[in-house]
Amino acid sequence: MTGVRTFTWAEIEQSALKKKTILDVEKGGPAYMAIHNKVYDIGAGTGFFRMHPGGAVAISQLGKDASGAFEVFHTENAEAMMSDFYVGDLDPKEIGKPNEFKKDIEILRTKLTEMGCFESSKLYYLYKVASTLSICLASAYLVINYGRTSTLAVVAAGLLMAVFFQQSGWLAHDFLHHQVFKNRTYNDAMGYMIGNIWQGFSVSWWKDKHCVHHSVPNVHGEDPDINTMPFLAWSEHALEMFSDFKDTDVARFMITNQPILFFPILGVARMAWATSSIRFNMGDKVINPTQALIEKLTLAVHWSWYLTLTFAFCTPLRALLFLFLSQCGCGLLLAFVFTVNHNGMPVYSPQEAKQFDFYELQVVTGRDVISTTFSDWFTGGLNYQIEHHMFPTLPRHSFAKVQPLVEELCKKHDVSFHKTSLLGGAGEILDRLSGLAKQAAKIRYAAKSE
Ligand code: HEM
Repeated sequence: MTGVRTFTWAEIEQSALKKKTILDVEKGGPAYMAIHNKVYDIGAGTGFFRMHPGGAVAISQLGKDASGAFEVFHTENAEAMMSDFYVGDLDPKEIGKPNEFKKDIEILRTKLTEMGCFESSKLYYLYKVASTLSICLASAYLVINYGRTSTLAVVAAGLLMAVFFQQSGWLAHDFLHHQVFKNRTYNDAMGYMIGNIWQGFSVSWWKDKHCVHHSVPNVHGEDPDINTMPFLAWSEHALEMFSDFKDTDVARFMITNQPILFFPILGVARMAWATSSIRFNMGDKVINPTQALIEKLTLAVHWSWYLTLTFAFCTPLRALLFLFLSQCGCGLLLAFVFTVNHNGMPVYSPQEAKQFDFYELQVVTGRDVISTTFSDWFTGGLNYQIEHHMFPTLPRHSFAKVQPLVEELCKKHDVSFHKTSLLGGAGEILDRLSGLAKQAAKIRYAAKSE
């Protein structure tokens, strides 16, 4: 074909250098990625980020083959818009052999569509919304009626509120991955109600962080979910910066004691995320002005109902007890599930991650937790973490049908598929933390040893 420019991987990779934020990309010339052997420029002057509903997450795929990430997040609607950013083809000499595992996953996707697995049961989600809300109402009932008279009732109310926040998190997650409605606006609207108003976590903040995690799970320096230094180290890569810490640095204390500090750290996670949600919306990260206003209003509604309930109906000490139990309890319940999903599994540098196709990376970095009535409910279906990463828009109630098919494909292609119990997962996490803590204790402050 004449007139079509061809690109080498070196050119594509080169265009991505030093582009970590929208600002870097918009002032830094072309920024390429390849999707199905075609090359797209989302760099300066293309206006990509003004139109992209997925926001900045596409930056995680710059300089790479973004085919897998594109497949899991998009509909035909997005394909129609791709021509606006198309600039040429991948040089035929640089096109590698098709990945057989990926090909089988694409066949599986078609099969699942035919089986109706992507069709959500509205009745199931109605039940989940109603049952989750009833936990909040039970908590509010106890606070309103016994907040001034019974400490035991306040303890029960605080724990119920923690569970309500956790379960709201899973439900908002389902809507915001567009598992429930075909119309994306309905999903987003439910996301604002459950995520912002019920739970106090911002939709835009969450999408920004969570979709990047999906694109580059357990890739050191790229996946925000393992960027927990200087509080917890999940890999030898994270320890690389350890020789910079002095004996007196808090970070040295935290990492060398991380197996003991792990659960207390989880306890503060909800407060950290709620604060990040507010800070994210104070800046200029949400480009669309209507969305920015909705974010602020809905977060304000959350804090208004929650603080009114706490302080209008409880004695001051019981109010503090309620706050403590609901905030720290939720932190533990939410963050424990997040850690079981991926932590203690292999972590790769960006260079090492290149050995894997997008779908392989999702499998080898994820951990499934064996399904029981309790684990399905407690983790909000995220115990099927591997299947969720392969097909983020798959409704929660389809996972049990899909898991054996994914497991079989992994076996066929010799891709390591890991499944264990909740306790087994916790044990693996603590093993990893304590192994790294021991390594950290041996690393000496570089300046001291000179
Ligand atoms: C030329 C390339 C791209 C175009 C034209 C494009 C366009 C779109 C469009 C139109 C949507 C709305 C949903 C839909 O209609 O399917 C969307 C959503 C999304 N895109 Fe992209 N996209 C591109 C590349 C990427 C890449 C490389 C990523 C990296 C992970 C990405 C991540 C997302 C995410 C996470 C969403 C979902 C956001 C949400 O619904 O909340 N996109 N994109």
